[in-house]
Amino acid sequence: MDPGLNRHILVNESKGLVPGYPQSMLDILGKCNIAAVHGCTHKYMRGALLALISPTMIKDQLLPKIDDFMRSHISKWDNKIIDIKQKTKEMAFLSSLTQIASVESVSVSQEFMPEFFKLVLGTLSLPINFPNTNYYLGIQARKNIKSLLRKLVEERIASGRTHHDMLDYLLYSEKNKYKLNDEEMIDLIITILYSGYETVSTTAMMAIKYLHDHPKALEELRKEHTEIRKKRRPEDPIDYNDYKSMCFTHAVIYETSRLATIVNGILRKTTKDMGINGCVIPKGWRIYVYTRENNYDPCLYADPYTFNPWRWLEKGLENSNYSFIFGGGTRQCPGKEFGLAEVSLYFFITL
Ligand code: HEM
Repeated sequence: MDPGLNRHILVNESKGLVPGYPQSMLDILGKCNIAAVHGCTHKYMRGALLALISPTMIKDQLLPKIDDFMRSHISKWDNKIIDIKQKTKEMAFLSSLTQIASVESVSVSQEFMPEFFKLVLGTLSLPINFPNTNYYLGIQARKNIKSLLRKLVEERIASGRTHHDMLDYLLYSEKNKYKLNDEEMIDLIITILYSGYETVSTTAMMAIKYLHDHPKALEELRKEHTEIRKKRRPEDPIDYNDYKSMCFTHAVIYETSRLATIVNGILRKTTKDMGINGCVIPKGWRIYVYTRENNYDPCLYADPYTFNPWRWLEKGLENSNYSFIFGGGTRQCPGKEFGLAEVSLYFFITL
């Protein structure tokens, strides 16, 4: 729980502290998924992912598409009583799927979504491969998702048409220096869908609760959005400078991630006997970096149990070495900017 020790563990992968996620997760997410690979392979797969969701891509390509998706998706919630948990889950999944395969996302989503939900459940199950266990269903779901993705890729290639989405970028772009084989590409797509699913949906859901409970914060957020709306017609897509000016919106997302502890902790595994703070951690042991505790540390966050987005407007907190909301070290979340953009636009359209 100690922030200094936690940081030490997160920044020392090269000294033998590698990801230690459960077997079920590795089996279901695939052997090329980022959490399963180390060293140069990790660097390469991370580079390939960042090439798709880097801040430059967000600025040049993704932002208008996320905006467009949120508008059309959230308009379906109008005048209805909705289950916010279920709806934010669908939103997070479909938002990523639309960025991956823009045109096909509508036709494949009905088949894809139930399989994806089974895959997610399977990753957090005991690895017992017996019919009807969550693990078994998760493995089956992975197989089904793989064939759906293969079919999608084949049809995309056969159609000869170009679309400005992640799939085209992976398949054809000359600008993309990362060339992936079929298996790597499928595992990367699954990684994008998986990593941005619980994180983005829970943040989007919990923020609604906190904003409901804190009208001053909601008012401030709306004020920020009204200023942006004044400069444009309702149908105009948001531009990058406006998006970057949403400081309070970003602060609400950070504060929600902290207070709701969207990610409880981070798992590492020792590859050799290691001395840490005077103790020997034997080779192969798991270390649970319990970042939840750090989120409520009064030395880092004054009055830690209060929802106070304004604290994030102070310089430096976001980049503090001891803020682990998006992890730390070489595995710090590569989807941070993408996730922030999705949740910010969800607020902009919904609130
Ligand atoms: C918005 C809320 C999000 C939060 C709070 C969050 C949090 C985190 C944390 C704590 C880690 C560190 C895990 C570790 O060190 O083992 C991580 C890693 C990761 N995140 Fe996120 N994440 C978010 C959104 C996203 C999104 C939208 C994506 C989409 C691609 C994503 C992709 C990843 C990937 C691929 C890794 C593994 C990186 C690696 O091993 O190099 N995340 N995230």
